[in-house]
Amino acid sequence: MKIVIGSDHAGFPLKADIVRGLEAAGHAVEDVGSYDPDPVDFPDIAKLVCTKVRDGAAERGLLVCGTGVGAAIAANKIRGIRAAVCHDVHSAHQSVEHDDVNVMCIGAQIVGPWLANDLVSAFFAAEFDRNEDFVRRVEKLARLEQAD
Ligand SMILES: O=C(CO)[C@H](O)[C@H](O)[C@H](O)COP(=O)(O)O
Repeated sequence: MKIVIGSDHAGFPLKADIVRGLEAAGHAVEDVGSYDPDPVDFPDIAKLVCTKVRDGAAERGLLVCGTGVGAAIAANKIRGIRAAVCHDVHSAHQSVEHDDVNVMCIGAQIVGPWLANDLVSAFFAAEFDRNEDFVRRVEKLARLEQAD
């Protein structure tokens, strides 16, 4: 799968482990930064990752910040993005199967590299289940973007 990944300074050390695991599994990974541990604001990185997913340059995205929370807030403000913080393996695959999540966010201050790689494997192996209930709910999510 074509994957885009980004992190802020807090997620930077874990990102290297994740990229190694994804590439070893045969994925094509584009890293949009950050490229060093200097402080960077997570909304800027979230925008880079999510616009690539939204525009079809990548199939799914992965964001790593300290907790995953700020990255998910930022990502969900971008049209077409359904982002979720996933720190357990069940949520990592069910978020795709039921909710068609296209950007997973994880917190480098919350999970270690072994769990992170399990989360990532579960997320990228999962496929959306086109069950009519799930399709209808995802369509309603898209309509929420038009509201207000
Ligand atoms: O977790 C985060 C946002 O939800 C960020 O990655 C930061 O870790 C957090 O905002 C703390 O910022 P700091 O500049 O690393 O102290």
